[in-house]
Amino acid sequence: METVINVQDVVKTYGEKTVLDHIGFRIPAGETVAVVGPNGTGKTTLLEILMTLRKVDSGSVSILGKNANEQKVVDEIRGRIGVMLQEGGMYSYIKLKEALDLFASFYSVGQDKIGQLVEYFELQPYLNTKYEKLSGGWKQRFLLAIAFLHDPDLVFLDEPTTGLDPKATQLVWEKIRGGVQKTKTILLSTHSMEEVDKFCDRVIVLNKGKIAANDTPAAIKEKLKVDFFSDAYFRLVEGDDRR
Ligand SMILES: Nc1ncnc2c1ncn2[C@@H]1O[C@H](COP(=O)(O)OP(=O)(O)OP(=O)(O)O)[C@@H](O)[C@H]1O
Repeated sequence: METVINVQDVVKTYGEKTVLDHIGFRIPAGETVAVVGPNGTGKTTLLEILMTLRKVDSGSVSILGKNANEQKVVDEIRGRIGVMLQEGGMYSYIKLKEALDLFASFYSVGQDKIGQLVEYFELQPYLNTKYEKLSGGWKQRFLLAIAFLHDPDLVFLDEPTTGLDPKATQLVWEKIRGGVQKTKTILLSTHSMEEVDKFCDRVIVLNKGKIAANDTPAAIKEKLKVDFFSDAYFRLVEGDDRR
């Protein structure tokens, strides 16, 4: 199967602090992959490296078959990835329809594609609503729609369900895993081990700069002989000082 992300021997430091310490992994096309780990362990740093927003100190990063260390291919990679903005990253006063048109213009996306997304994400009743007036669940659903707007091959979601109630969480996951997204590769960070277990094909557990595990949640549970992924997680990050 095609490898969408290939990370080899990557090191990333901030001053004296080594955040990623010789890490490597591959992600095949079509998987939904969670990156988990204690606060401050480098999940966002790793995602930002893979989005081509940060450079590594050493090692190689290949995204969609392109070497992300080469500045000349960065724009090409960025055109094929989607990023879900954080809640505060959207203009408060913009109406949903205006925002969809604005982001569509950046990528030369037509009205037909906007129409498909509006239907899939069920945004129709809110098209004339200002972003700030939406509930947390609808904000997330809308930001998810924007991430998928230009039909990217690879989509990054940084904590897509943080702060949502169980029903809103379920709805966001239905949209992530359902219909139009089936063929895409999705990389997300989360603190919800329940969601990893329920919805993700693969999980990468980061701890103290290293990859503590990289497998399906079921395989990790089986190996550690536990019933719940949260128990596996605590075993894998045990000894962490919870900064
Ligand atoms: N630009 C920066 N300059 C210096 N240190 C940084 C910078 N960005 C992040 N760090 C540090 O690197 C470490 C990893 O941060 P990062 O945000 O990647 O962790 P995280 O796993 O995403 O955390 P959280 O779960 O809290 O979101 C932290 O100790 C953080 O303080």
